[in-house]
Amino acid sequence: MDTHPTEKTLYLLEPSYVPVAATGRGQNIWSNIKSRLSQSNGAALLISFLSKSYFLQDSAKLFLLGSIIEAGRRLCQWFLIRFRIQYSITAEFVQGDPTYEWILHFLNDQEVWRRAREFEVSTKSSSRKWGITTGRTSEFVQYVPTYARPQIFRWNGHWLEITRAKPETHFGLFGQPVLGHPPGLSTMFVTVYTLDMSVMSAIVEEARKRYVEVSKPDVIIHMASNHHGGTWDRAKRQRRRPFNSIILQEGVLDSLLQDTKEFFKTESWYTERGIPHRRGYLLYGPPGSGKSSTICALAGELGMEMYSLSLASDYIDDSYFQRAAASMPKNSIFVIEDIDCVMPSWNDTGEDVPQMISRRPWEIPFSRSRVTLSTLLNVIDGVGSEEGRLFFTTTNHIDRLDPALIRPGRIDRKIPYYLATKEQAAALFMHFFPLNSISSANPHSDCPEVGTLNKSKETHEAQAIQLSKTFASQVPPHEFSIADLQGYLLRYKNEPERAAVEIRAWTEQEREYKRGERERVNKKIKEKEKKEAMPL
Ligand SMILES: Nc1ncnc2c1ncn2[C@@H]1O[C@H](COP(=O)(O)OP(=O)(O)OP(=O)(O)O)[C@@H](O)[C@H]1O
Repeated sequence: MDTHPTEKTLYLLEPSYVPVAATGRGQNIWSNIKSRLSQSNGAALLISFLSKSYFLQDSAKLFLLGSIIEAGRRLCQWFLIRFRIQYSITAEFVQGDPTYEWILHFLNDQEVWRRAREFEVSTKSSSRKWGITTGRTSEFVQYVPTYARPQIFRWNGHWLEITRAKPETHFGLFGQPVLGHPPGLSTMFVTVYTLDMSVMSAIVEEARKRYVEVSKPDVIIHMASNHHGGTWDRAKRQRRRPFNSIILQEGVLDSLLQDTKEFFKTESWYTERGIPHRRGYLLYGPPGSGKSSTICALAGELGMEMYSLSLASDYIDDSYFQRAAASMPKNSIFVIEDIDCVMPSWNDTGEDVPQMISRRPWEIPFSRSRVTLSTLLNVIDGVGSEEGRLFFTTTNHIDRLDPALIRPGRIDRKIPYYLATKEQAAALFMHFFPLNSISSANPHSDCPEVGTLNKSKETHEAQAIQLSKTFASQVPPHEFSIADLQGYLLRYKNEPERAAVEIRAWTEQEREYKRGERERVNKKIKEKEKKEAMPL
């Protein structure tokens, strides 16, 4: 039986819409191939179909061309990557590390972001000082580039490429972004086209120097993040506070400054004797007496940055605390607030201690830290931490501290803070109203002391001293904090005379208010005790 299709069958199977007008060499080739391969039925049919379908032929050519182009592109990419690996150095800067801040500031200085096209707009005060400020709103806002497109610029004769990776976003089951889930950390990649590693270190050093220079008028306070466990990715700047604006008992501030300076000068002394180069201070006393302000002023005076966390924060646990302590750079001040919240671990005591505890019913309950005493002691003893560490701890309740915590070697100096004395009240007044403000202020006609002063035309200095004495004489010692008095004086910013006279009425009013508060708390405690005493 003849299995070859006849000429007639072939034409019958050919689609009628295929044009058959093509002639010449191409057609001859196709005819040859067709005649050779038309040994089998299927192949013959296919060849016949292809030879007539110019649409398929063009598609095949396009496919071939596309494949060649794609292969070329991939090859170029491959070569580019190999070139980059061979002839460039890339450094990664991760948010939360101080170097990330330095490099951001440096890039901002270089105006690298000028050509960026995608920005996040943020108010100036709420984020770090970088980003582009333009136009009329520059006072208030800045434009922070958000995208990952590389930026190229030249620095000291080298080409640098910057890529900023977006923080990782978390997606739900159906690909929707999860609201409320903390975003990841931003990362910055800096690539330098050179084989010389010293160029990269020169960039980082330059970035650090510029950052330190620009930060001079401020104190930078890094705070532990409640999003990224154990990282310091939140920072705020505070204007440097004049050291003499802190009003303490005579000699306290000077000796503290002396002590800290001495500590940094004597690193080799510590090393030679095998003593860890670390110094710890405990500032204790009532709220608003100036503990945090002292540390801040000291940081400004020493030109150091602060890393501050409160052990009362519910997101700080043992591992968080250890990581945060370990990731702090050398020559910075570590501030651990509210150490009285730390208790021996549950296992150590074997007790079931609730989150809010109170030893006696009349004591205000305080929260228990998630950091255990043993971890705190380990961190203070320097486990996983840098040498050259100056740390400050603060508490309002020294009586609640474990003796192990404040033994010498862990806490080297304990500095008490008190409610305001008369001398402090007078000094605060003088600080609030310097001499020129007294001379330019309007005399208050209802004030006999002031009236006398103005009539007798005493010197401004004597006038100021007299007013401060009047003020201090009306402040009962050890009853109000400096923060309380500061709050009062703020009401009379331009009226020193009134401030000096009306303090008496204010103290009465405050006493009355505090008495009322105490009574309210006592009543609540009694009600609670009564309820507890009632049979169920
Ligand atoms: N001794 C002081 N000298 C100057 N200012 C002070 C002093 N004490 C308090 N202040 C002022 O009172 C405010 C609160 O002070 P600060 O935060 O330092 O108190 P604190 O003792 O750390 O309080 P807390 O124990 O509640 O943290 C600050 O604005 C500060 O300017």
